[in-house]
Amino acid sequence: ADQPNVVILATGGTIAGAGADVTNSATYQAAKVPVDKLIAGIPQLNTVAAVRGEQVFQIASESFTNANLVTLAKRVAALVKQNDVDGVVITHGTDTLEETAYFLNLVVRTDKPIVVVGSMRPGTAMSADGTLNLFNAVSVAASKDARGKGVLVTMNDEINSGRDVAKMVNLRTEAFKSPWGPLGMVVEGKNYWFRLPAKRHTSHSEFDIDKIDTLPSVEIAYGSGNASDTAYRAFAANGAKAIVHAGTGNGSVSSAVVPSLQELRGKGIQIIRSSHVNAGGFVLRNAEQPDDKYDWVVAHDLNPQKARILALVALTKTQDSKELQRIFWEY
Ligand SMILES: NC(=O)C[C@H](N)C(=O)O
Repeated sequence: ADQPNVVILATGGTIAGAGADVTNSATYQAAKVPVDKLIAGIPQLNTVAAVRGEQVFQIASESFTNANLVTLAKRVAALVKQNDVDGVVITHGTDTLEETAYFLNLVVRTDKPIVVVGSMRPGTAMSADGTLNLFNAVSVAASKDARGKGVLVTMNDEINSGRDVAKMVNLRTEAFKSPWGPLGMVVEGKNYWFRLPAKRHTSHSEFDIDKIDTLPSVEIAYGSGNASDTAYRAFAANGAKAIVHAGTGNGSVSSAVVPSLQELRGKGIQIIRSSHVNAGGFVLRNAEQPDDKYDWVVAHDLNPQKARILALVALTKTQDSKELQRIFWEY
């Protein structure tokens, strides 16, 4: 009776996937198995928490929308306000798991553990990783020492910050890495911590999902050699409020693209310089481009997809580029 209560919110993904054969580790359908079946498959969850499940969505995470983010975050925020909920676990596809984890980290005001988890192999495969990942997630969500550390991600025995972690490798179970390293590990139901997040999150955030109902359109355009301005202009024409430049190197921008970005900024669209090189560096302001002069924002160490998430949230509060930049330094 004095067991912690953990609610598992299921959204789909490979952790709820099913393949035709046990040898299908990579060929399968995501988002097939309902949450009650996932829970019933791991009776040992009862040793760490009293668990119950809710099926919020049943989708592959590459199809997650802004509306899905808002719906999920509102449900998490409502649950953590309940006295009979000690922690929340979200099962999620791995493709956009890092985006949802960061979104929740920004907008859910709580100290209670929120843990996002997925798997690389479907439950039907040999050496499926979802069972242990989910057991670890519930065990972390049930523990008092996981409080106040922001949204967490448990994959491959590691505990990562939902802000930092990204899917950096596909096909392998060792898929998720933080450029700045994991916060700790979870082994046999016990947490071992090694560092703490340095950025604002959850209960220390100025954002609150209870006050957010819709999110603006923020798009990402990719930098490479021979780059053109077509995508940037098309996004702007279709109502993007901010464009994240997934730049080369230190967020550098091709001379064929720079004039268009200046023009779009003049029309009120925020230009956010990120990089598709993001394994432990960060985009330096006024280095590759004169951001002060152009009134652009740099994404700090956030990869383009995480920069999109922070821009979505920040733009619900401010349209000022200086404020936006402050937010990118702080979160
Ligand atoms: N491993 C996975 O979960 C991949 C899947 N495409 C998803 O994100 O839903």
